[in-house]
Amino acid sequence: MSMIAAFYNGKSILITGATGFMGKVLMEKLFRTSPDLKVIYILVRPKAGQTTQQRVFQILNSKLFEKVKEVCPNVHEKIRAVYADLNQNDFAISKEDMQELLSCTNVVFHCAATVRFDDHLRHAVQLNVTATQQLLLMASQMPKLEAFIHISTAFSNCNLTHIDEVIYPCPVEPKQIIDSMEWLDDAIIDEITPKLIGDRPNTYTYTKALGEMVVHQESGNMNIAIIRPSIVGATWQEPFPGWVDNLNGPSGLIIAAGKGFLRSIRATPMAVADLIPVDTVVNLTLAVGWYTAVHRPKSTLIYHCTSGNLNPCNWGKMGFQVLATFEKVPLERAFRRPNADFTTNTITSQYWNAVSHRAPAIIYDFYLRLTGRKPRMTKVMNRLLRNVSMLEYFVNRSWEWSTYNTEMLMSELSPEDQRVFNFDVRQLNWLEYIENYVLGVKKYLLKEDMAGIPEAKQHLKRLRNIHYLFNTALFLIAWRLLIARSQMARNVWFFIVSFCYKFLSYFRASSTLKV
Ligand SMILES: CCCCCCCCCCCCCCCCCCCCCC(=O)SCCNC(=O)CCNC(=O)[C@H](O)C(C)(C)COP(=O)(O)OP(=O)(O)OC[C@H]1O[C@@H](n2cnc3c(N)ncnc32)[C@H](O)[C@@H]1OP(=O)(O)O
Ligand SMILES: NC(=O)C1=CN([C@@H]2O[C@H](COP(=O)(O)OP(=O)(O)OC[C@H]3O[C@@H](n4cnc5c(N)ncnc54)[C@H](OP(=O)(O)O)[C@@H]3O)[C@@H](O)[C@H]2O)C=CC1
Repeated sequence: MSMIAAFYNGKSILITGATGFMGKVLMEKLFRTSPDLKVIYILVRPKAGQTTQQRVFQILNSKLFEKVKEVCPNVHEKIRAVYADLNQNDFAISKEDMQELLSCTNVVFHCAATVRFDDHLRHAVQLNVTATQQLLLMASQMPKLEAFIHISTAFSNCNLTHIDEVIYPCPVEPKQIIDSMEWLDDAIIDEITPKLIGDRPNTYTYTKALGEMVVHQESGNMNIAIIRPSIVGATWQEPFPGWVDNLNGPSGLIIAAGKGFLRSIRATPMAVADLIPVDTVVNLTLAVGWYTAVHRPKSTLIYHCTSGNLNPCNWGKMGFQVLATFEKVPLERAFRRPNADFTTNTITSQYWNAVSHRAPAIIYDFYLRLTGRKPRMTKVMNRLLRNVSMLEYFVNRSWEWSTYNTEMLMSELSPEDQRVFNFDVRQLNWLEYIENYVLGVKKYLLKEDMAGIPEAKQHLKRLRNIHYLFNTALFLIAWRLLIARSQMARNVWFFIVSFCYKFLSYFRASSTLKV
């Protein structure tokens, strides 16, 4: 039997961020491989009109958990949703719940975070730094704690090009930042944010780096490990390929490309696309939890969960495969035919933004107005282009992450564990993975029916015809305007017309002779 799976049986596990993308896959795998675990406590807040219980019910009844229900039919009894808001003092957890968490928890997985790149520094610090500090304080009062696993990001030090599995200190201590957020007003925070984040692109990467420092400083005598995944994508194999349920990372752009909204991007085709499937991250996380608890390394180990140095893929290859998949399996009701132009030049990129993105949106809004409907495409397009510009930093650079600890861990696993908790990204076939990713986006994220593919293909044919018709009309109008104004254009026009006339006359004459 798998040693890792056996380790989690009988354990009480606390997960933050369990309602998120990674948290759900982590829970699913735990229940599936260790159905005899004692309980999983999850810290959940009510959201979008749903109570914490309703949210858990929805997760357990989703497609992702179908296999779990076969292996662990009493999964509902083994999950304990604890009302908590990580933005509040003591997470607003009730005294009784807190008592239970402190006295029972064996392993903590800290996944919760704000992953928005444009979050206000105050909010990003609260969630990614202060909440981490508070959770560590809680963990230090857990007598049965065996391991605390913190999920960070491989991009916490994206200001460097070569990144080792070590903590890189930030110039200002996290404690000072936490304190200053309490008394500085928003206007001053806005002013100092660019100075604080320095050469990092956003508040997300900066606060995740601060979060790592906090973990390092507050680790005390706990067994702690940090995992740094790169760009987390849809599942590779488990529980089934291509599962994804949010728009973060490439998923949003894949939809924008498939729907024909986004046809060109400022990206370096040869830059490494350091994607990592979410099930690979989860397998590594569970293996690290086991290793940290059982082998108790002397210091906090950091594990890079990246693909670039072991099995690199680049953005060009990814874009090509995304388009190839959309040829076979298009999305429904596309705005335009999908296309993927990568350009590294800012001026070219602005040109394509104007011609290929903004102009069609304006024309479509004009059409909506004419037909008595509310124009909306320009607004959608502006928002999309703003969002894309925030991701550009990551698609125009390559990073090198060392993976000594991750490789060491792989060699420590038994063959059975290497199979059940596979995080060897060298076995990943990118073309197959990307194809499944695109299909997953269509099925699980957009909830489109595969039966609609013929209609979607028909729709793309209509769009192609409209495109040809539109281009021909545009050319004729431009030409007509030109010959009305320029003698040279008129001469060229007469030359072409008389040439065509002579050509046709010659053919008519020769066919008459043959008869
Ligand atoms: C020619 C083209 C060809 C293409 C070809 C094919 C592709 C190949 C190329 C691929 C290149 C890939 C590059 C990836 C680089 C990633 C690097 C990551 C590195 C770091 C990794 C990490 O370590 S970090 C985790 C990742 N972190 C994010 O990746 C957050 C980003 N993102 C935000 O920072 C905010 O998103 C941002 C953007 C501010 C917008 O902000 P925004 O305000 O404009 O828009 P919102 O997000 O609020 O939402 C707008 C509407 O989407 C709804 N919605 C929002 N999120 C939702 C969710 N999760 N699930 C369901 N629905 C969601 C929402 O409900 C709104 O709906 P409604 O309008 O109806 O209310
Ligand atoms: N996705 C990616 O590409 C990458 C992610 N990571 C890291 O992995 C971890 C998980 O990311 P991912 O699953 O993608 O992120 P998601 O945004 O999908 O999930 C974030 C989780 O945090 C919870 N959360 C946020 N704010 C609060 C709050 N105030 N109180 C309680 N819970 C809260 C969310 O709960 P709710 O559902 O209520 O909003 C959600 O469960 C993060 O630490 C992230 O930094 C690292 C590298 C890449």
